[in-house]
Amino acid sequence: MAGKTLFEKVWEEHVVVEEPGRPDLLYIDLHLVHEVTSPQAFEGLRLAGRRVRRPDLTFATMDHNVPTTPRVPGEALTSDPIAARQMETLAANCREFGITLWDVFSGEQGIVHVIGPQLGLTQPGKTIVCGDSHTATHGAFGALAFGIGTTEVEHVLATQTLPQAKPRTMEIWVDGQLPPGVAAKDVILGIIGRIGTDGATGHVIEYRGPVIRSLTMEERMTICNMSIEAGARAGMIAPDAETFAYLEGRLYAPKGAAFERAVSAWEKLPTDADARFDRRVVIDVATLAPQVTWGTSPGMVTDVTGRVPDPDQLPAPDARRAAERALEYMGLEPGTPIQEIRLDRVFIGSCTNSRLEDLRSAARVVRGRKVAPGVRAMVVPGSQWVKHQAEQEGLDRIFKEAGFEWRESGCSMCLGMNPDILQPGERCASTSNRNFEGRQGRGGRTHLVSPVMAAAAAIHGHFVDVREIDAAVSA
Ligand SMILES: CC(C)[C@H](C(=O)O)[C@@H](O)C(=O)O
Ligand code: SF4
Repeated sequence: MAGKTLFEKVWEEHVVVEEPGRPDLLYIDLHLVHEVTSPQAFEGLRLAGRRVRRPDLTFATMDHNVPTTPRVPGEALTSDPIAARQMETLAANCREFGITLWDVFSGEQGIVHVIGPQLGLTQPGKTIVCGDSHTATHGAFGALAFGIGTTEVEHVLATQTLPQAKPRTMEIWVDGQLPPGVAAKDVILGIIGRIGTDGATGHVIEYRGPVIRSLTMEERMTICNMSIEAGARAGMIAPDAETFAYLEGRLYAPKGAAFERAVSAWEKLPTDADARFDRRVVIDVATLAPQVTWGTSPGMVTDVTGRVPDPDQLPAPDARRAAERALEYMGLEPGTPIQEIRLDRVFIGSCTNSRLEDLRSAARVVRGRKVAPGVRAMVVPGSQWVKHQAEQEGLDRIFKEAGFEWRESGCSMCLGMNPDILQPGERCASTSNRNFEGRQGRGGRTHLVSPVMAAAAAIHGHFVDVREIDAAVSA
C-alpha cells in the first residue's frame, strides 16, 4: 500500500463517521470565532435550545471591525452602529456560552489568524476551523485548517464536528534558493501568478521542497495564508524542528513531558516518501523577483521590473476582457513600468504580513528615512502582542520617525469593515492578500506586495525594486 500524505494522515485521524456517497464527518480540534461570522450561528443555537458542545475548544477575538485608533476603556469604541453591535453581540454570546474571548482591551487581542499560532493553540495534526476564508494560515503548522460559513459555524458550535467532502491533494514543490530581497509573499504571489486564482480549486495544497524547509514559521504562515487565493480548500506545510521550537513554551502548547510526547506524535505527520498527490506543480524561485499586483485579483501580478500588461496581447478573450476591466478600475495604462506607478497610501498589516518579522523587515528599509511627501503610510500590528514586542524593540519609533502611523491591532485596511479605508481613486501598496474592487474602500486601488516592498514604496512614493535600494534590506 502506498504511503500517506500529511493531509491524509490528519484527515483519517479525524473521521468519526464515514458512509458511502456522503461527506465524511470530521472531528474539529479547534474552533476560532470572530465578530462578523458568528452572530447568526449563536442565534441559531439559542433558537434550538442548544449549548456549545466544547467551549474549551472554542476561542473568540474581535478583529474585523475594530478601530485601530487608541482604545480608552469606558469610551465608545466606534461610531459605526453595525460594528458596535457585532462586538457587543460577540461579547454577550461568549459570556452566555462560556467561551474565552479576547476583546479589544485584552493583551491577547488581534487578528484571529495571528493570535491562534501566537498562543500555541494552533498545533500540528489538528483540525482547525473558523468562519473566515484565511483560516488556511494555520496550515503552516501541519494542521488541516479551513474556512467555513456561518451555518457550519453553528454546526461546529453545537457538535464539534463538521461534514466535509474529501478534497484532492496537490503538491507545490518550491525549488531553488530564495534570492535576497525576495520574500515569502513574493513566493506565494508568484505561485498564484503561475497557477491562477482557480489553480488549486478542490484541492488541499501541501507546500514542500527546500525553500519551504528554509522558511521561518512566520514566513510559512504568509504562504499558507494565501492558499485560498489560489482556490485551494487549505494549504499545509509539514511540521519540523522549526515548528516545534516555535511552539515550545507558548500559553496553550503542551508542557514538559506532554510536549515531548506531542513532538513524537507530530514527527509522524510528514508525508511518506512513497505517498502520491493527485497533482504536482514545481516552482523554481532562483530567478523570482519581488512581485507587484497590477489588477483586481491576486493572480494579476508581475515582477517589479516589469510593466503593466497590454490586454490586447493576451490570447484568451476572457483574460483580455478581465485585464481591460481591471486596468480601467485601477486607472493604469498598458505598458507603464511598474516602478513608475505612484502611490497615495501604504498599508503594512493583515493576517498575511503583520507579524513581528514582517515589521522588522519593513523597519530595516524605513530606518533613518522619511515617507515621501503626499504619501500616507501606516503600520498595523497583527496583535497586541506583536505591537508590544515591536515597541520593546523600538520598531514603533523607527516607523513614527519616518512618518508612518503606528496603530492598534486589527484587520484594519485589509478590508473596508472599519474606519481604515481608502478614498475613491486612492492607490495603495498593501501587504494584505486581496486586491478586489472596493476591497479597501469603494473605488480604492490596491497593489499587493511584501512588507519590504511596501516600506520601500512608502519612502519613494512609487514602487521600487527593493533589491536595488539598499544592501541592508537584503540582510
Ligand atoms: C469577513 C470574513 C468573512 C472574510 C473572509 O472570510 O475571509 C474576511 O476575513 C476577508 O478576508 O475577506
Ligand atoms: S486581516 Fe484581512 S484577510 Fe485576514 S482575516 Fe482580517 S480581513 Fe480577512
